[in-house]
Amino acid sequence: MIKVVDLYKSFKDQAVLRGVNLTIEEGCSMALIGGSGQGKSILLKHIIGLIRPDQGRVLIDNQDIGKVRGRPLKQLKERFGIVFQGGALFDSLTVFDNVAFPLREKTRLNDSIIRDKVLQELSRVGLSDAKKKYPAEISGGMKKRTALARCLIMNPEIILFDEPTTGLDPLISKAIHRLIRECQKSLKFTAIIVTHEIPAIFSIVDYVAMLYNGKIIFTGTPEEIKTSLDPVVHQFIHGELEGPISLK
Ligand SMILES: Nc1ncnc2c1ncn2[C@@H]1O[C@H](COP(=O)(O)OP(=O)(O)OP(=O)(O)O)[C@@H](O)[C@H]1O
Repeated sequence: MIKVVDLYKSFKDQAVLRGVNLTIEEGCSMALIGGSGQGKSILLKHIIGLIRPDQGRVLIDNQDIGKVRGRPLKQLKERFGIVFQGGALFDSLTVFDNVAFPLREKTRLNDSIIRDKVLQELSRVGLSDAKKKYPAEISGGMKKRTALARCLIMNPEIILFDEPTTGLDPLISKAIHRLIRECQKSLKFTAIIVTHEIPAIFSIVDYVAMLYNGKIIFTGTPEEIKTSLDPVVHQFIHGELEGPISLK
C-alpha cells in the first residue's frame, strides 16, 4: 500500500504541495488528475523517492521512502517502474535492445534468458514484428508500447505512468489505455497514472484522485467523480470555462 501523509513541498516561495493525503491500495489503479502546474509530477517524484518533502511522509508498505537510505532505499526503488511521457527510449538501440537494457544493466541473466524475456514482453505489448526497428522508425504508439515493455520486464510491483498517451491520436490512445489496463489486471501491479485524458481515463482505472491548490480535493471511483457536485471537480472534468477555477 502507498500512503501519502500530509505532504508539503515548496520551491522558493512557491508552495506546490500543501498537505497532500492519499492512499493507494495494492493492486489498484489510480488516475491522478489536475490542472497544469498543480504538482502532479512533483507528487509522483515524492512517491518514488526522487524528491524529499519539506514535511510529511510517503509510506510504501509502512516504510518512509523519504527516510530510508542506502541499500534499503535501492531495494524500495527496485519495486517501482516508471513509464515516462516521451518514452525515454535510447535512439541508438533497437526496440529489442531497449527492452533488454534494464535486464542487461541490473541483472546477471544470460543472453538466452534475456532474449526469451524480451520476446515475451514484446509479444505482450504487440511489438513482436518491430523488434529490429529503431525508435526513429516506429510510430508514437509503438514507442509507448516499447517503453511499457521495458518497464514490465523488471516485474515492478508499482508502476507510475506520466502522461502515457500524450501526443497520440484518440484511437491509438484508446489502444494504449486498454493495453495498460490488461497488463495491470493480469500482472496485478499497482498503477498511478498522471493524465489529462479526461474522460477517457475513467474507463481503465479503479480510482481517480484530483490535485488542486496543493491538496487532493477528491478521491473516488470514476462513477463518483463523474457525478461529483464539488464545483471545482465538476468544472475541471467537464472542461467548463466558467466556474471557481481561475484560468491564468
Ligand atoms: N525543480 C523545480 N524547481 C522549481 N519549481 C519547480 C520544480 N519542479 C516543478 N516546479 C514547479 O512546481 C509546479 C508543479 O509542477 P508539476 O510539473 O508537478 O505540475 P503538473 O501538475 O505535473 O503539470 P502538467 O500537467 O503541466 O505536467 C510548477 O509550477 C513547476 O514550475
